[in-house]
Amino acid sequence: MLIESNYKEIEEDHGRKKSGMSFEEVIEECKLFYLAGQETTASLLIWAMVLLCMHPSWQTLAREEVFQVFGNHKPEFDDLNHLKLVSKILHETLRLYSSIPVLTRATYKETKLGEISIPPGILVSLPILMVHQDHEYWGDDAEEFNPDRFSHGLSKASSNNEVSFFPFSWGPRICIGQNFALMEAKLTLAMILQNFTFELSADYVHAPTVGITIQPQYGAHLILHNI
Ligand code: HEM
Repeated sequence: MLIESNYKEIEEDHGRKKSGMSFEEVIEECKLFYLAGQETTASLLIWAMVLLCMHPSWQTLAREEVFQVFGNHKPEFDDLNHLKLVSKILHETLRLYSSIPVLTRATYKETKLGEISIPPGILVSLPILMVHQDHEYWGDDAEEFNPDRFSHGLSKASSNNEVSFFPFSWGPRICIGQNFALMEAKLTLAMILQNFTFELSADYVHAPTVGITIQPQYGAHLILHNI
């Protein structure tokens, strides 16, 4: 698709050398898509499963919804938006275990941020995970797993409008794959819920560790039982 659209752009510009991407740029874009899309979605899925093990009543409710929507059939793309509860679980997982916990930006010119003036060349950290658990925005139960806080949509989940929830970043550089990622995660989680019940193994140690993504430091030891 990428190569096709690149060719089209070059053709439409009468083959001018400067339009479209070079072969090397296409390769770099493919690498970026792989890196940006794989670890992040895997992290979302693993924490969603760990949380559903820790909160088995939510696991049961999510499975009931999956069977209500798909029965024993393979989940179809068109019906994924009927999975309201599974969506809430994924959003709550992204709030508590935001795949990318911190973003960094560098100022290239003097920049005003509210009352603060920042000179060029300064690194600014956007602590996604901290904002996602700030009591001021999320209430006293900010650290607790409660998918119902997303019942009235993303913008109403917190007390200070939607910018307190930004697992996919915000603005012009917002994640280009966010809809794809949520669809992929919904489909995968639905298929897992349809086929297995799962629980934490006795040797699971809860130790989320922060690298580029949040990972379970000693692995996620889960026991799956066929349904
Ligand atoms: C749960 C899954 C995902 C999360 C939490 C996530 C999060 C993010 C975040 C926070 C950024 C902004 C990075 C920055 O501004 O420095 C980003 C950028 C990006 N993401 Fe995702 N992402 C996910 C899945 C995906 C998938 C599945 C793809 C591709 C299929 C993808 C492709 C990209 C690309 C290409 C960028 C760079 C966009 C740009 O710089 O303009 N992401 N993602």
